[in-house]
Amino acid sequence: MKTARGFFKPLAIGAPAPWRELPARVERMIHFVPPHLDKVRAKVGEIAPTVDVILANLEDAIPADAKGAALAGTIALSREVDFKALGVGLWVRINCLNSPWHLDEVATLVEKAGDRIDVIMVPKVEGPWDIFYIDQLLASLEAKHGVTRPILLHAILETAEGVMNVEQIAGASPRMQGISLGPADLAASRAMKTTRVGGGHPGYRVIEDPHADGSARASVQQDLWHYTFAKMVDACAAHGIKPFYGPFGAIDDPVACEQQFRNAFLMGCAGAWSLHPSQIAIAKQVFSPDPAEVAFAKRILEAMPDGSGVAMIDGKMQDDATWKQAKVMVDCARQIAAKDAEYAALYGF
Ligand SMILES: CC(C)(COP(=O)(O)OP(=O)(O)OC[C@H]1O[C@@H](n2cnc3c(N)ncnc32)[C@H](O)[C@@H]1OP(=O)(O)O)[C@@H](O)C(=O)NCCC(=O)NCCSC(=O)C[C@](C)(O)C(=O)O
Ligand SMILES: [Mg+2]
Repeated sequence: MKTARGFFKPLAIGAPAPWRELPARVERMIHFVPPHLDKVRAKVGEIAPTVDVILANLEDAIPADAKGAALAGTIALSREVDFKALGVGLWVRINCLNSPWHLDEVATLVEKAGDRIDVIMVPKVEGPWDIFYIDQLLASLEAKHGVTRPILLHAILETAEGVMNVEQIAGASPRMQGISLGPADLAASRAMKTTRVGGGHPGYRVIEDPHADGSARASVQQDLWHYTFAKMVDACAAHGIKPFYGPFGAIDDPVACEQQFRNAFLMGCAGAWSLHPSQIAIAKQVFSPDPAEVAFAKRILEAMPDGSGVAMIDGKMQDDATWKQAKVMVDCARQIAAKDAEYAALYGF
């Protein structure tokens, strides 16, 4: 691995200096848009003010014969909407690094939209070597085209090997902004027997012992993704980048979508993907801390101004550790309030 000083060295002469701290951005939902569909792309101007990030998707869900149109649509989109003025992130998901498309995509995106694209999402990342490659490629292209700040990288965690290497992926470059759990490819990669895109499965349960009277035995559905979330969140938190939940494919089940997003939120994730307009509000509500929780967290901070000691609040013990938990909650709420007037009012900032 690189030396401490070498980690932040620009990888190409003339490339912008790498980020030392990630830009502080609210990213509760990453809204996926198929940029080759003019009809959908034409709506982005009205959708953008309602989301934190718009992602132009070039990979899965874009037909092989529409990859060129999706790339052209992405460049057009980057010019049609002033995402910076709206305070909305513009991300692009490129095709995977062994695909015939990614090289032209990265070269075109940096040349034609380098200063307008905030994050490039890389699918099927298997290990740090994938990040080293794209990091070097981007630095050379940014130097060539005079891009003024580094484009960040976001990895999708969607293969068994990627999960095995997630800690090294998270720490592979100062460009790393975050990692998303990709449940569909990951299920296929692990040979899990489910065709669902995220969420639980009625067959994944634990069951009571047999009853002497032969009565029915209670069983409870378990979370298929808990281990993966925990591994991803630890890797991201340790390296100061952000963990996300990816897609929830049951568009027709907003209740299960909310539950999957809430599991991710409670486990430490910063946001999730919205595949459909109906999922935007779900992600916004779930990944904005509950105003009652924020109010309680404020009471903890007030009870221990210097963050040390012990206090009882409504019968619950508070100490240095819960002060830190409360600070996480209040800092997140403050960041959201700065961007979202509705939540600024709800949080009382
Ligand atoms: C699912 C689909 C086909 C249903 O699209 P639809 O048109 O059939 O749905 P609808 O309910 O009829 O649409 C209602 C209205 O919303 C519009 N609309 C619909 N979707 C969007 C959107 N995203 N953004 C903006 N507008 C949208 C749509 O055009 C329509 O407009 P209209 O009323 O004027 O006719 C559509 O929502 C879509 O294409 N969503 C994106 C799917 C996608 O990007 N999938 C890939 C990410 S998941 C993945 O890759 C896995 C992963 C990580 O790799 C791994 O786990 O392995
Ligand atoms: Mg995938």
